[in-house]
Amino acid sequence: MSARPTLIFDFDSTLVDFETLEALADIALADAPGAAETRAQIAALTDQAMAGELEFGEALRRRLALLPLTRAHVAALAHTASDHLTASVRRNLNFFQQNKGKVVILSGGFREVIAPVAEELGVSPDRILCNDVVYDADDHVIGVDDANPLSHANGKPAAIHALNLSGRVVMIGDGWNDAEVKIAGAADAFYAFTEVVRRAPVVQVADAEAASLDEVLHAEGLVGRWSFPRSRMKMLLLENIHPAAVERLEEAGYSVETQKGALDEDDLIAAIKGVHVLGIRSKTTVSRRVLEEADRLMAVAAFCIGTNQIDLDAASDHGVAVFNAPYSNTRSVVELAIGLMIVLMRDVADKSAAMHVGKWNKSATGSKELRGKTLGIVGYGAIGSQLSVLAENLGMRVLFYDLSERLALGNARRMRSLDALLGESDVVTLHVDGRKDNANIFGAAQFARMKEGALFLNLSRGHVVDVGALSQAMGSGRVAGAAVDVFPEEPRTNADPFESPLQGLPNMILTPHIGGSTEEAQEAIAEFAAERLLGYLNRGDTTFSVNLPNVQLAEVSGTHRILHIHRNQPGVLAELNRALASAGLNILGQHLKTDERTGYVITDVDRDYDPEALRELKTLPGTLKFRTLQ
Ligand SMILES: NC(=O)C1=CN([C@@H]2O[C@H](COP(=O)(O)OP(=O)(O)OC[C@H]3O[C@@H](n4cnc5c(N)ncnc54)[C@H](O)[C@@H]3O)[C@@H](O)[C@H]2O)C=CC1
Ligand SMILES: O=C(O)C(=O)COP(=O)(O)O
Repeated sequence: MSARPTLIFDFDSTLVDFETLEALADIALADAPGAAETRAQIAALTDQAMAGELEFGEALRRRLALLPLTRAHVAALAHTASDHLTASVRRNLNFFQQNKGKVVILSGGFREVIAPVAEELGVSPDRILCNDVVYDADDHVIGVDDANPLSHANGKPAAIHALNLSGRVVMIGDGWNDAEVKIAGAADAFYAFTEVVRRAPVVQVADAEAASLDEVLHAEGLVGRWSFPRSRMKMLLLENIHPAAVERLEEAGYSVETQKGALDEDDLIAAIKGVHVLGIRSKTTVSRRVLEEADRLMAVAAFCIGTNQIDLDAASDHGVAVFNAPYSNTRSVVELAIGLMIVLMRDVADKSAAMHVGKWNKSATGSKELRGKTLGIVGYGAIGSQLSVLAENLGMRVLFYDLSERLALGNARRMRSLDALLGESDVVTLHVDGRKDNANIFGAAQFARMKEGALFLNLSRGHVVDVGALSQAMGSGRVAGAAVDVFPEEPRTNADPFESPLQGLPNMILTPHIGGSTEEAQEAIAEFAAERLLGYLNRGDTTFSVNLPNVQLAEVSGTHRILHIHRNQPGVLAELNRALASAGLNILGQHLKTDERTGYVITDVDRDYDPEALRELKTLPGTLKFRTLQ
């Protein structure tokens, strides 16, 4: 393998997310009169210097003259400096630890502030080239050591030349004085680092722009040429996903785009090009066609419970991992169901609507308590079973029907058939999943088997119920009231119109698919689904994936991880291991898990190999996806 380059890092706005003199101004001026003005003057001088409009030494002296700085102020900034590592630097602490001898910090900033950060990164003091603050007898800052070239124009190239480095030298920084290192011939390449601040003139003269350290490491082949830099991984989140997800994913270094509404198939096909991760909720259909057209897609996250909107088989066939948040909005649906039952029992919705048009209708006729009534729960999964517990606590008797064997909670009674449940229930509520086979499982025949005057709720999926039959059952009085939260056709955005045969019926409560729409649930979903995505992207962990074999994995540390998703067909593992052996790889650990459709092999190998040798893995018969992690 070729020799590793020496990486020279600027400090301010590169290794850390602050500019030293601005941060010192904040500390020293605090709320002093005129502080804002002085801060602005300092920031303007920093910008002028960093854009190459003002000579660096001059800018430093002018900024120091504006500030009444003391040793205590400098110490205060030094104390917190390492809490301010740039996000991509923090993500790559391992890189610094493993490449100590190949890193230099080069800065016009102050040694006392840089030293603790260098220590955190494992960079030794002799590899810090920077200014030394000079104090007077009373500990006031009076300037910087004038004999140091870094306190003058073109100080950075001079300091690097003096090191007499051999091999490739790479400069990384945000400012004009960093660009000068390459311009003056002291570095072979200059990356304009734009994670904290982007200065157009600096970017213009750079060999490349790097929005994160990952990009530099990737471009320089330092973390394996095949580990894609996170900031170039595009995530598209549709349907108004909670900002907590965006924050978490961006903090982890990924680029995230959001859109408020859902997209139809054609628009999604157009939008999905170049997207590595798609985030959706219940309204976006991810069809086989969409998955076929996706050129970069690695994962889809349903930021909800249901995954019936995603063609899971097609996702597996393309090696795309699908995740959801199976428990984060369970309680929200249950609470809404309880509330709706009470409101239906008392005809509250119609009575309230009447009052809004001036009608006072005080009457007990037909109004009932929940206590003592029989609740029939169809689908006794996470939602159905939690509803069972709360309903019993309200004094209801609970029956349930489920296709699978489920543990009956409390005194709930399992019914052998749906018909048996319908014949005994005062309230019937649907909590089945949205699988295709469940289309219209509730139609005229089922409504006919319900008790006369019973209530009906659907908070599961719209296509499960024949809404025409429900409307008729309401008309005939068989069903005395109903609450429906989900519909066969739902508008894609809040701006689109809604139409249904259920509109205008008495004691019919219609809600716009808000069962899981609480602030608590949306935030919890965002956090849960984002963590699943990060676990998959960063470690290859498929825990909670709804379509790939679940493998729980620890962080990659000191090894390279090779992830191979393939069609479950005989001989793939043998072929894979043959290819790894012929690439001369030392296998440190290996997991294989399969389901009837797909196989997932994770192989941790020694870092010392030629990545080119892995090309063959991409072409092994049955390969669906292949990637490496370092
Ligand atoms: N209205 C809303 O905003 C929300 C709606 N949902 C819907 O609720 C559904 C259920 O959620 P969970 O309880 O978390 O899912 P789950 O998967 O834990 O439970 C579903 C249960 O239904 C059973 N089932 C499926 N088909 C059946 C059938 N035909 N007859 C009897 N039992 C059947 C399954 O065996 C399973 O026990 C989700 O799949 C989703 O479609 C979920 C969250 C929010
Ligand atoms: O969690 C589910 O399955 C839901 O139905 C909630 O869907 P939503 O995220 O509100 O589009």
